[in-house]
Amino acid sequence: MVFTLDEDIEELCISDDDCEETPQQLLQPMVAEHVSKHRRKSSVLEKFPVVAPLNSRRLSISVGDGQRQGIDPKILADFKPVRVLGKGAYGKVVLVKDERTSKLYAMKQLQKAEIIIENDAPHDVSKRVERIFAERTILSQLEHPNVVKLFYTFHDNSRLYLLLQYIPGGELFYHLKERGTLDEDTAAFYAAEISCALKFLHEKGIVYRDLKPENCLLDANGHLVLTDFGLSKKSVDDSDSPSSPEDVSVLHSIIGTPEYCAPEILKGEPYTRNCDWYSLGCLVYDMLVGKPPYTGANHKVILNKIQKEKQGPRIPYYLSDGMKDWLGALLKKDLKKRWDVDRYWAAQSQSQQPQRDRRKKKKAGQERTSPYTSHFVFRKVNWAKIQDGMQQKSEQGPIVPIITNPELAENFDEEFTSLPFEESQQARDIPKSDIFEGFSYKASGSYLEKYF
Ligand SMILES: Nc1ncnc2c1ncn2[C@@H]1O[C@H](COP(=O)(O)OP(=O)(O)OP(=O)(O)O)[C@@H](O)[C@H]1O
Repeated sequence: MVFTLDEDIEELCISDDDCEETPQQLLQPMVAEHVSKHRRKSSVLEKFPVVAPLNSRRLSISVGDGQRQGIDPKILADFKPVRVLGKGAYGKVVLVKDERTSKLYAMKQLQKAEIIIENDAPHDVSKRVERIFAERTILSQLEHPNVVKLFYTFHDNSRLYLLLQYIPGGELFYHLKERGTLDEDTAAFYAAEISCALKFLHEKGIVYRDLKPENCLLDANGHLVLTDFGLSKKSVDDSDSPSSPEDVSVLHSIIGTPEYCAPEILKGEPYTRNCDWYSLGCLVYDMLVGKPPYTGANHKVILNKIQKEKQGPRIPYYLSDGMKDWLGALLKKDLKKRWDVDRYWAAQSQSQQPQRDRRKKKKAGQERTSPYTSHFVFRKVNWAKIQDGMQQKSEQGPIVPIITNPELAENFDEEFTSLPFEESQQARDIPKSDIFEGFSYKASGSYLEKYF
C-alpha cells in the first residue's frame, strides 16, 4: 500500500541559511552532560487544516455508542483525576482512578471545540474527526505487549475520552535526559521491541507514521510501549506494491514531527509502511548520539539537509561498525535502497524466496536482502521471547523506572504533573453535534479481565 501526503509543502530549494550545523559538528562525539542539557522535545503536532483526499470516507465504526448497544457506558464522573501526565494537540492526558475499582488509567481527553473549529472548511473538520476515530478503531483492534491498550472510549458535550492502559515509567526520553546517551546494547534492546511492534502493525495493514521519542513509554518493568495512534493509518490491504493504481492517492495527511519523518513523506511523495523503519533509524540514532540525524524547525529546513547528503546522514565514527551498518541501511533516503524490513524480517530458505529476489541478489544491487533479525546489532536479542510476550512478562528491561507509588507519576515531567487538572475540566460545550456519534467503546470482558 502506497500513501501520499498532500500537505502544503512549498517548493523546496537548498539554502545554506537553513542549515544549522556543519557536517564536522555532526560527527563530533557528544559529552553526556552536554547532551542532557540540550535534549529537547521534538516538535508537537500542531492543529492545522488538512485537505481531505478526494475519495476519503469516514472510517466505518463497527461498535455504536454505549446507550444504543447497551454496553454499560462509562461517564466522566466514574473517574477521579489524579495528575496530568502530558499534553497533546487537542487536550491533555490525565492519570485517573476508577472510583469503583480504584484501577488507574491514562485518560486522553480531546476537546470537541478544538476539533470542530468554526469557520474551518467542513472537509478539514471531517479529516480531524476521521483521525480521532481512526485512533480509537485501530487501538481497539490491537493486542500486543509493546502497544498501549485501549479499554474504553466515551464522550460528553465538550470532550472525547480514551481510557488507556496507564504506562507508569513515562517517556523513554525522560530517562535519557538523565543518562545523556545510551550504549549500543541498550539501544538495540529498545530497537528490537519497537521493531516487533512495527512488524505486528504492518502485518495488520497499519502504518504508524508517528514514531518519535514522546510516543515511546516505559512500563513498570522497563519495556517499551508505543502510544498515540492519532496519525496511524489502516489500509484496505497490506500489500506494498507501488504500482497498484488504486493504492496511490488513497491516504493524504499531515505528519507532525519532521525530525523523525521519512524523506518521501517530507517531499509529499507516495510512501509505504517502510517510512516507519526510517523513523526507527532516526530514533535509535537519537538514543546513541543525543539528537536525531537532521534537526530543524520545519519540513523545509530538514529536507534541505537531507538533500545535501547523497546517501543518508553521516554516522558518527565512534559507533561500532555493526551499528553504523544497521543505521545506514535504515536511514537511506531513497526508499528503493532502504532495507525493506518487513520483507526481509527473518532468514528465508532459498526455495521460499521469490524468483525475483534471487535474481536481484545475484546482481548484488543496492537493495539489502539479508535478514533483519539476524543482524549483528541484535545478537543478544531473543526475538521469539519478545514476539510471544514472555520477555515483557518475565524479565526487566535495561532501564527500570523507579515507581514508589504509581499515583505520583514520578517518571513524568513536572511541567505536566504540576499542572492543576481542574483547569483541564473546563471545555466549551458542543451540544448539537452528532459528528462524534458512535465513538463510545468498551473492550470485551475477557480483555478487561486479562489486563486488570
Ligand atoms: N497510556 C499512557 N500512559 C502514560 N502516559 C501517557 C499515555 N498516553 C500518553 N501519555 C503521555 O501523554 C503525552 C501525550 O499523549 P499523546 O501523544 O497520546 O497525545 P496527543 O494528543 O496525541 O499528542 P500529539 O499531539 O503530540 O500527537 C505522551 O507524550 C505521554 O507522556
